[in-house]
Amino acid sequence: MEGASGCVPRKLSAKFKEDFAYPTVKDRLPIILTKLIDSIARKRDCEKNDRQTDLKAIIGKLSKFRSFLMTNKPIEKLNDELPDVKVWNDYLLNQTVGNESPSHFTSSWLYVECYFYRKLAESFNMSTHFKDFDYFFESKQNAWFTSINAAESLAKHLLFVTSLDYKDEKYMYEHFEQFFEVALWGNKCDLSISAGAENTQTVDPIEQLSILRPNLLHNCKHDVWDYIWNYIRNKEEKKRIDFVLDNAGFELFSDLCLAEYLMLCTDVDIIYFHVKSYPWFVSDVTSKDVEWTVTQMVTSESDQLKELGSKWKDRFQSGQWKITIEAYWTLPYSFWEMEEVDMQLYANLTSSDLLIFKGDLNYRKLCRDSKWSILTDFDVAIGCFQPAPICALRTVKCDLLLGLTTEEAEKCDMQNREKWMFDGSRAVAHFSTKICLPFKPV
Ligand SMILES: O=P(O)(O)OC[C@H]1O[C@](O)(CO)[C@@H](O)[C@@H]1O
Ligand SMILES: [Mn+2]
Repeated sequence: MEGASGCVPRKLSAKFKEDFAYPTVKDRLPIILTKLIDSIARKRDCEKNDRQTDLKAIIGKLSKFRSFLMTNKPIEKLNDELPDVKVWNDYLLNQTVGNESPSHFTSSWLYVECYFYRKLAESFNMSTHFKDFDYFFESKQNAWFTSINAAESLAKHLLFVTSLDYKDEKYMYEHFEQFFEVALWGNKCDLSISAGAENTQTVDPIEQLSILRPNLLHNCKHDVWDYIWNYIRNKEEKKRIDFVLDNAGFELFSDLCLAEYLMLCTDVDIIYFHVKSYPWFVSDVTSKDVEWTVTQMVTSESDQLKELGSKWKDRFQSGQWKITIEAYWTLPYSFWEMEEVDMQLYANLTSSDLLIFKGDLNYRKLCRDSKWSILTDFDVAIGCFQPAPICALRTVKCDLLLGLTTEEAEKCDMQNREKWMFDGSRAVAHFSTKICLPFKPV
C-alpha cells in the first residue's frame, strides 16, 4: 500500500500544470485578490482624511502583491507585527534551497496558498486604522443571511429531536446520520472555491440528503457512530470533542447543530471549537464570526433560531462550549509537522475523544497535501498525525482524493473528474483511530 513502505508521494504544486494548484495560482487567487481590491476601493471612496489615506496604502500593497503573484516573483518576507510573523519568515528561509528562492508557481501549493492569505493580513496589519478589520466579514455575513431559511428548518428539526426523551439506538442513529451528513455537505458553502461568489445553502438541508447521498464517495458514519455510541457515551472520565472548524455561514451553523446533537447522544462534558486567528481562505471562521452568528440567532425573528441561539449562548457562557484560537491553523504547515512544530497543541489534542476536521484545506493538511493515489488508506495518508481519533468531513474541491475502496473508486468516473472534482459536488467522510501519542515509547 502506498505510503506504508515510507514512500510518500510528491506535494501538490503549480509547478505541475496538471495539478489544480496551477489554475488556482494562475487564475483563482488573482480573482480573489482583484475582488478584494475592488471592495477596498469602494470602502476608500466612503472614507476621508487619514482613514482614506490608509486604505489607499492598503490598495497599493495588495496591487503590488497581485503583480508579484501573477509574474511569479520570489515570495517576499513579511513585515508586519502579527505574532506569527517570525514563524512565517523562518519558514520562508527554510524553503530557500541553494540560490533558488521560493515562488508562487514553483513552491508547494499548501505553502503558496496559505502565504497568499497571510500576505493579505499583512497589508491590513501594517495600516493605522484597519489592523483588526475583517475584509471578508461582509461576504461571511451575506453567507449567513442567504442561508437563513435552511438554517431555520434545520433548527426546527434539531429542537424537535432534542425534545424527544428517547434512548432507542436505531432511532438516535437515524438522527445522528442526518446531522452528520448535513455538517458534511455544509462544507459546500465555501467562498474560496467560488472565488468569493455567493455559494450558499438555499434548500432544506435534511430533504436534500437523499439526493446528495450518491455523491458521497466514502462514508465512515457507521464507524463514527459505533465509536460515539459504544465508547464516548459510556466513558466514565471527562468527555471531550473538538471541532476544527472551516467556513462561516451555513457550514458553521450545521457544525454547531451536530455538536448539539452529540451533546444529546454522548453527554460530552466539553466541546472545543477551533477557529482562525485572522481572515483566512475567504470564508473561514474567526471567533468574531461565531459570536456574530449566535447573536444573529438570538435576535432573529424566527422563534426556533432564537431558542437555539439562547441555548448556545448559555453553552458558551457556561464553558461547556469553548472557542479556541491556535496559531497553528493559520500557519503553512500540514498536520504531519504539528508534533514537531507545536508539541503543546499536539499534546493538548491527545486529551480529546474525537477530533472532527471540517473542509478541504484541513483534509489537505491531514494528508500533507501530497499526490496520494485514490486507493491509499486514510490511515496511511495522515502519517503519524494521530493525537486522537480523527473524523474528516470534506467536500471534494481539489485533486487530492484518497481512502476509497476499489469498488468506490470504480464508481467514481475518474475519466471525467475535471467535471466533478473541483466544485464541492462530491464528498468524503473518513474516520481513523490509529493513535500515535506524542511521547513515543523508547
Ligand atoms: O473551505 P475549504 O473546504 O477548506 O476549501 C478551501 C479549499 O478549496 C480550494 O479552494 C480548492 O481546493 C482551496 O483554496 C482550499 O484548499
Ligand atoms: Mn474554508
